Amino acid sequence: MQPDISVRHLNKTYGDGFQALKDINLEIERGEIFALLGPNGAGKTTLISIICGIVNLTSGEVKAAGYDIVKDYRKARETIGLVPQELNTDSFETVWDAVSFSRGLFGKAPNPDHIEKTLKALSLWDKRNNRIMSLSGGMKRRVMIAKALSHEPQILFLDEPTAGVDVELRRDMWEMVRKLRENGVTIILTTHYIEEAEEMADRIGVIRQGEIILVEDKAQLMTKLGKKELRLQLQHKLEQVPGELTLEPVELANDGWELIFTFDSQQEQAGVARLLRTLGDLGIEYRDLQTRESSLEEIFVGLVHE
Ligand SMILES: Nc1ncnc2c1ncn2[C@@H]1O[C@H](COP(=O)(O)OP(=O)(O)OP(=O)(O)O)[C@@H](O)[C@H]1O
Repeated sequence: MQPDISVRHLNKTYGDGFQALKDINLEIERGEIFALLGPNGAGKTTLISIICGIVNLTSGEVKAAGYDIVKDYRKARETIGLVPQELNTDSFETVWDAVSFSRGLFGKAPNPDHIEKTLKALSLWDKRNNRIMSLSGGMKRRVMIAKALSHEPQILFLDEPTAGVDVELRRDMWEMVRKLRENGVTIILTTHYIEEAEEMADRIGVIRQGEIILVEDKAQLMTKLGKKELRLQLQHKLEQVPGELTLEPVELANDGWELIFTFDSQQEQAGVARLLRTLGDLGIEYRDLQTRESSLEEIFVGLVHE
């Protein structure tokens, strides 16, 4: 099956000569949740805006649901729903009218059943006759999503979907995104909340200074780049790491009362067994031990600051 999004050798240089994207290559499959991560100014919004036809590309080729976004602009655009970062909804219109109007913009025939279903899924049904300007920030964000879904897009872009929303709404939105995916919608999100990517994404792409530096299955990324840590609380304080352990990735902490062993998640557990055996041989006893895995956040910070 062809990918839902295909980006080949994409470059973008803005009018002032700034090169925001450098030879981007990316394929996103139907029905996946893809999280695009990167520090401020990395080029996330530029990339999304190009795929959505809001910003012109300089060179390269982009297809959405098989349609070239330049040669077949209208068809490509019809397959995409975009929830932008900014809430531009200060509107006298009612929720119902705004969402129905958005559908009309894509030349689709009215479909009150679809609008009703969308508003209900986003808990906006009770507010359908309210003016948008009278809604809370979180509700306005839901309206933005309803508008983006009004024309039944195959692909949904969420640019910082949960910026500034409370924990409850964030959870609701995650739930909703999962349901959309179950219905076969392809979802691309950018986020500064790494926790969000960790929770939701099937695959993760990291962009830094206009270049994609990594695209990886989330679970594999966590194993490949993640570190595990074993902490042992000792019965007796150590003055220094015993000579037998100096070649191991071991350090003392907590004034000699704690031994920390760090190892790659993908390494088999042999290192831990060896360490514990050596401790036994040396008569070093411990009261307690814990293991911990690095979070996606730690991996991400390591990647973008390399
Ligand atoms: N219209 C423009 N003209 C010139 N440079 C621009 C323009 N729009 C964006 N840029 C520059 O391109 C780079 C990428 O910006 P972009 O908004 O795509 O980043 P981002 O990854 O979305 O950042 P953020 O996380 O802050 O939203 C930045 O250095 C930005 O200053």
